[in-house]
Amino acid sequence: MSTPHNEAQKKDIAKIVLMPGDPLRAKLIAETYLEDAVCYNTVRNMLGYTGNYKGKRISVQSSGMGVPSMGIYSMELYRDYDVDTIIRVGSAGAISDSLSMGDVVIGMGLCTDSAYVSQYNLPGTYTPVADFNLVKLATEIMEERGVSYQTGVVLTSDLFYTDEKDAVARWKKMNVLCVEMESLALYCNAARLGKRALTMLTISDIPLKGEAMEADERRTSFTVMLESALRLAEKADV
Ligand SMILES: O=P(O)(O)O[C@H]1O[C@H](CO)[C@@H](O)[C@H]1O
Ligand SMILES: O=c1cc[nH]c(=O)[nH]1
Repeated sequence: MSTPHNEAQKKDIAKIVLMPGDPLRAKLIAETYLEDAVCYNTVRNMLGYTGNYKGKRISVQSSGMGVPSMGIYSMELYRDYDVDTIIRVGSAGAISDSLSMGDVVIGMGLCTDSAYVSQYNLPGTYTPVADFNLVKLATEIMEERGVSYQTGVVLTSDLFYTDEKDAVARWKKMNVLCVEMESLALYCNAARLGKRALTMLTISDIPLKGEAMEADERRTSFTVMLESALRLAEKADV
């Protein structure tokens, strides 16, 4: 079997998957951390790899940018490849003043300006949340490693560039921590299919102050999140 977007066979993909937006981040994770890594997907350059991390079989699949792209790749992983758990490892723009560059955020719950949830035709609003056991394990790992992190509500936005200059500031009054562009589709697909998901993010920008991380600093800071996510994948009951 394969899909229009993924040429892997079912056996090629592990039950637990780390999911960065950037295909080159997937390549970097596979080449830096996985033993015997094999690239199973090159369709659209949306690279995917499977290998071993400390003896645990783990896949790394890029999602691309935005809700529609994450909607496709996570749906196919859960539904067609029998994946149980996806951990998104992404970058985000800080909204809360309490966050600094390089801080790690665990997305406990999500808010959004995306229409993705409307497909379910619900008689009210829906609250996408992370799997509780993954949140618990992730926070234990952060404490163990002495890493600075926050858990809370993350905004998944369809808009990286927008005419509405004060949009981010309006989410701030609800204590939203930061903004990224994919987790909503991931959490909704997990909920709809009875699967597990968690988002870990590294703050790479502070849009309200017009600040963006330098490339070198970005790489170093992502290491903390990536190594924590790999430890989480290693310890997760999958
Ligand atoms: O670094 P990734 O995982 O791509 O995440 C963030 O970066 C992209 C925008 O630059 C969006 O995909 C956003 O969610
Ligand atoms: O969606 C995103 C990701 C990183 N930084 C931002 O400002 N927004």
